[in-house]
Formats: sequence, structure tokens, C-alpha cells
Amino acid sequence: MIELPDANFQSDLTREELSLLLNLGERLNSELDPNNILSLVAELACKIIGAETLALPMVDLDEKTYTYRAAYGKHAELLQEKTFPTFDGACGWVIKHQRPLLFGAGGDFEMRMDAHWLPGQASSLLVPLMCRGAIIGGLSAMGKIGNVPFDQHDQTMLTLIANQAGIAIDNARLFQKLSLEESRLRLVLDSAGEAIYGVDLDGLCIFANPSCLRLLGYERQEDLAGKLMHNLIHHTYPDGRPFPVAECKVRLSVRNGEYVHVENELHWRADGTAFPVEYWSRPIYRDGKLDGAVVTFIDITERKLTEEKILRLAYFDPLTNLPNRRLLMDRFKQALIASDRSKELGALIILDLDNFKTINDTLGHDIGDQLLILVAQRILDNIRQEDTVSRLGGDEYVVMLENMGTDPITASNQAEMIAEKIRNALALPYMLSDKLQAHYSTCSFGITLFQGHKVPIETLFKQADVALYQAKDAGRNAIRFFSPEMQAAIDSRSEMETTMRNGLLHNEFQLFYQPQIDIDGEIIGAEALLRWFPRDQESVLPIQFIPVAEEVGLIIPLGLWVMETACAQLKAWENDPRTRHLKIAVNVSARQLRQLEFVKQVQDALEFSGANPSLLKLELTESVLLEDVDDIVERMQQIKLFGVTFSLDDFGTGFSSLSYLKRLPLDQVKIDQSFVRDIHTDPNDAAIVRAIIAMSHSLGLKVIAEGVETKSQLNFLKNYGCAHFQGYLFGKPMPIEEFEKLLKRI
Ligand SMILES: Nc1nc2c(ncn2[C@@H]2O[C@@H]3COP(=O)(O)O[C@H]4[C@@H](O)[C@H](n5cnc6c(=O)[nH]c(N)nc65)O[C@@H]4COP(=O)(O)O[C@H]3[C@H]2O)c(=O)[nH]1
Repeated sequence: MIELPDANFQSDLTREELSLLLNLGERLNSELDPNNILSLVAELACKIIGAETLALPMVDLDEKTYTYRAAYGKHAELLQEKTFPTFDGACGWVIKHQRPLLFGAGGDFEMRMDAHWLPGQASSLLVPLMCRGAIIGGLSAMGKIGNVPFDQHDQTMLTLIANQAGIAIDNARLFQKLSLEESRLRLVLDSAGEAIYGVDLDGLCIFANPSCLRLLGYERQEDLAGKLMHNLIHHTYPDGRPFPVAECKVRLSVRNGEYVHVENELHWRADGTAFPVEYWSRPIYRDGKLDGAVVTFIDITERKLTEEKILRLAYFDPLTNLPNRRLLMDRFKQALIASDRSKELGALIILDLDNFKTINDTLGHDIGDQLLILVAQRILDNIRQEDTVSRLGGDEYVVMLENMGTDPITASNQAEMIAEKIRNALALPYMLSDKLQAHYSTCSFGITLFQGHKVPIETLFKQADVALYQAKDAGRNAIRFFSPEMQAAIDSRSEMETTMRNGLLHNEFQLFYQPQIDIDGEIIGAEALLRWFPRDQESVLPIQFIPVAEEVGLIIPLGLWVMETACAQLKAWENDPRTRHLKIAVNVSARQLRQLEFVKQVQDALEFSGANPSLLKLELTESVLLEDVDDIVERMQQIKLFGVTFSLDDFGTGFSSLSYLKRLPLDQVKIDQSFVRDIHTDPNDAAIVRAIIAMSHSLGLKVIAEGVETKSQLNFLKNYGCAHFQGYLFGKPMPIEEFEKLLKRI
């Protein structure tokens, strides 16, 4: 409604003026477009005050100019959209002084001659147009109809109109600003990747953005608006239990006015499927009162999948999908806690495929992998769901059985029965590829029982490992339980380790030399064999301490010492014509050869001693073939470049196969003493010896037989073409002094 100044003034108004003013008020109230308001004001003001022309000069944004944004009446077209500087003309004056300006026909206003002074214009009336106390333009009436000057009544009327116009413009601008803000907000909501919805105090949906509709599988806002959101997205827990509204975190946020962040919850879609979400619910306050909440949520399916993938990689073996060592350890700790409480026994079974390395090397890694997968599956098929199977790496698997009762005998029987069941399953044929025939594999098992925390985890694993080695020693494909005797062996091993370390520091080791003979009975060299004479103790046999040294890594410093001592011996023999041609064979264990720096160690030993490399022979056992053969071959080739030769020890007892023999850059093969021993009594051994000799010759390798104790063994070997020998028949391993005496005797 238009505001009228006072009663006196009102009585001065004509009926028509009053109705025009009221009409103006009504029309302005319903208009929200500022341009329309200006046009309306120009028209109605023109009519109300009876002006010939009425225009609205509006200050431009730079405030340096003004433009007639609206005009009505006789000269409207001349003025419409014309721009003038604010220092110019009567309008400029009104804008500058923010006061009305009224001058009559004979008036001497100096700006009458200005460019926008209308031709024949008699009287003019200008009033400022203010909005929120700031000048935004003016209302300029030019020439009163009837050729009379504008008077004070007109000025008041026009001021009154200008006030109303100012308010209407302000409203329209506010409305425009609000609309802009709303449309921006809508744009943000519509383009947000996050799903956003709002709920009122009752949890009813008040809006939902397109992402929210899309993620929840609805098409239209109306599908959600006014509905109880909890019933749509939360109705049940993943396991099917109802999800009471009292437990709904969004409701909590609405009821208590709390900010809520939920990291992992399921939301249900319209089609009845569910997906994991993370959401944030923020309470909305209106005039200080809680009014509802705005909830933002994101679909975290991808994140969950990635997390699961990471978890799988961290806790599962990627090849077989079985728990890996880390997860096994976790479960084992839990099992020990549970067993501590219940006093029930459990069993730890370590099993290992026999000869897996050969399968991998001969059939390829893909086939080897295939076998490992099938083995995992067969083990799983033969245990209870609550038991754990894990692959520790390579071909080693662990089965952990729980809740086996409190009687050790019953638990042992049960564990053995399960191991037997697994062994039978693993012995069945494997179809590893379309191109291969059925493959057969055997397995060795080591078992130990556990009950609570009586024995630490590491010891339990050691126990099962020891039992596994016993099973392997027993010819593989066997099941062995850990026993107190085995524990005694473990204890004495660790004791030996300590004394051996001290022994190395206190020079308790010595090299013995066993002669190697040619077909004419001449000593052509010696095998250097390690002896240990611990202080205050009886001497220890290599067969006892070498495996321990290998296990604990002491073989590396020990082996280095052997190599350096043998090289020094070769150098010492160089000056004597009777010894300078002698070769020394040095045993090298797999662990030594596996070290990256082994080649350098050999080179250093030779250089430091100055020994002739061609007199140094390195004896490898077949166990080196358990490792990556390509690596070993490369290392051997580097060493051969120095002039050093290689002999393969204990040939025929282990993994020897023709393919290995062809790949390794060997110079000599040593027939194992076990074949030589029974050469006369066991026709098989005799046949093997003959075959080894023939095969080695066809590959261009020399052959030496060890363990020759009798003349008849010697003759047999000579008859089949063996030209080098070693054994008690020629001399036992002896200290260097004795060996040198023997040389002088011969
Ligand atoms: N019954 C019988 N035995 C005979 C006869 N001739 C030689 N022997 C024994 O057979 C073994 C031959 O050594 P090996 O096969 O390399 O087997 C060696 C070798 O594998 C290992 N070993 C010895 N010294 C070293 C060493 O310096 N480094 C490494 N890595 N291993 C060594 O210990 C094993 C056992 O060594 P030793 O007890 O010295 O036992 C020696 C030797 O004394 C015989 O006619 N009859």
C-alpha cells in the first residue's frame, strides 16, 4: 500500500490522484522486475502529476553517468536509453545534491540549455530516487500539461511516488538477489556428486538432489518428498533384522540438534538392493529453532572394494587365496588364548610337497602354481570349516586344528587321522594341463600339539618343523609327530650353535686332507674336510655340526675360512715340485653359494693367497639345485672365468637329473660312497655306478668315486672307466702334516 504523508495533504488530492496513487501502490507491489517497475513508475507518475513527459534518469554502475532507463509521454522516445555525465544537466544536479528541483516556465535555471533540455519545455520538476538511503536516480517531470508550471503539490506528489518507487525497486532487487542465490544453490545441489537430502523434525524428506535420487534409484523428487527417509533407506540391517527408527543416526541428529558422521552403513535402494555409504547429518536451525537436518552421503562401494583388496593382499596368499603367514599368526594367537581358557588341545601341522622344486624346474612355474592351487583346494576339502589352512610360501602349508579335547592321546590320533586324510587326498592324480599326463605328488607332515600358552608360538613352529624334517629324513611321504627326543635335539642344536660361534673365535676348527688318487695310484690332490676340536670336549663330526652351521648361517664365515685356508695351502705347495700340481677340493654349501658376494669371496681368497685358481676345485652338493638354478649357473660361470673347476658331490643321491647335469658348468661328478659301498652286493648300485660313469663321459665330465675302501671296489670302478678315486683305501682325512708325510712316502 502507498503511504500518504498527512491528512492535509490527502485532502488536497483529487479523487483521481488518489485512485492513481492507490493504483500505483498496488501495481508496484505486484511487480518484481526492476525494469518493469521503472516503466510503470514513469507512466503512472506522468499521469498522476499531469506531466507532458516523465523520465527516470538512473545512476549507472560506474556512478559517472546516468541513463534514462524509462520514460513516458510526449518526448519519451527522445530520452529513452540516453546517457549523460552525472555532472551534467538538472538531473546531474539532483543526483549530486539529492534534493528536488522545481523551476517554472520563466525560470532562469542555467542548465536549461543543456543537451537534454527538451525543446519548448516550459516547467520542470525533478526529485531524487533513493533506495536504502542511497541515491540511485531521479524522477524527472518535464512540462506540465496545460502549459502551467509545476507547483509544490506536484513536487510532494512526485516525491511520494519516488519513495514508493524506491521501496519497490529495493524489494525487486532483494527478490532478484534471493532468486539468484536460490538458483545458485539449486545449481550446487543439482551438480553435487554427493547425494544430499533434507528432513524435517519428523524425519520426512523435504528435498533430495539428483545424485540422491540416482543413488537411491528413484526417478522424481516426489518419490521421496514427504516420505519418512528412515523407512526408505534404513528399514533393515544387512542381516535382515529390522532397523528401529530409534537407532537411526539421522533421527538422532534431528532430535538432538547434533552433527553426526557415520562412516559405514548400508542404504537400501528402491529396487531392494543395498550399498555401503558414508554420511554426514547436520541439523538445520531456523530463527534459532531446530528445524530438521541436511544429510549428505556418498556411495563407498569402490572404497570398500579397494579396502577389501588391500586387506586380501595383506592377509591372504594371492595364488591360493589361503590366509598368509600374518593372518595365520593372528589366528594362532587367538587359538592359543581360546585354548588357554578351554584347556582344549590343538594341533599345528606343517606340510611340504616332496620334490616340488623339481616340478617347478622341469614343468615350469605355471604348472607349479597350478599344483599349489590344487593342493590348497584338496587340503581345504579335508578339514573342518573352523580349522585354518595357510600357505607360508613356496610349497609349505600349515594346518591349524582347534578344539581337539583335553586328552593328548585322543588329540594326537585325531591330528594324525586328519593328516592321513590330507595325505591321501594329495596323493591322488593331478591334471595340471591338457598336454600333460596325470601328475602324482607326495607330501611330508610334521605335527605338534599345543595347549594354551604353555609353549611359545615360535617354539611350536620349530617343533612342527623339526617333525617335518624327520618325516623327510624318513624318506618323505611320511607323517611325524614332534617328540621330547626331538626337543632334546633342538636344545642341543642351540647349545652347539653357541659353542660353534666361540669355536670359530678360538681357532678350534682345522682342515683335514683326504687324498684323491688317479688310475696309476698317484695322489693328484686332496679333499679338504673340516674338523672341529672344541676346547675341553671331544671332537665333533662334520655330519653333526655342518647342518647346524648351515641352519644358523655360521657356514658362511666357516666356509670362508675353509676356502682361505685351502688357498693358502695351495700357495704353500707351489714351491715344491712334488706338491705344486696338487689340487684341493673344497666343499661349498648351498647357503654359501646363494650369497651374492660369493663370487667376490672366491676371487678375494685367490688373490689374497696368490694361489693358482686352476688348482682349486669347488664341490657342490645336489642341494644347490633346490634354489634358482639359473642364478647358480650364472655364479658358477663367473667363478669358472677365474680358472676354478667344479665337482658335483654325492651324485645320484638327491635331485640329480640329466637336465641339471647338462645345465650346470661342471668339470667332474663324484659318485656317492653309498653306491660304491654296495657295488658288489647290490646289483642296482652296480648298475647305477655304471650308468653314472657312462653318462658323465658322454657329457664330457670327469668321474671320481668316493668311499673306496677295498681293492675289489677299486677294480670294479676301474673296469667301468672311472679314473679317479678317494677313500679309506688310500687314506682317511688327515692333518696337513700327516698328508705331507704321506706324499713323501709315495
Ligand atoms: N665310510 C667311509 N667314509 C669315507 C671314506 N672316504 C671318505 N669318507 C668320508 O666321506 C665324507 C666325504 O665328504 P663329503 O661327501 O664332502 O661330505 C662332507 C661334507 O658334505 C661336509 N663337510 C666337511 N667339510 C666341509 C666343509 O669344509 N664345508 C662344507 N660345506 N661341508 C663340509 O661334511 C660331510 C662329512 O664329512 P666327513 O665326516 O669328513 O666325511 C667325509 C669323509 O671322511 C671311506 O672310504 N669310507
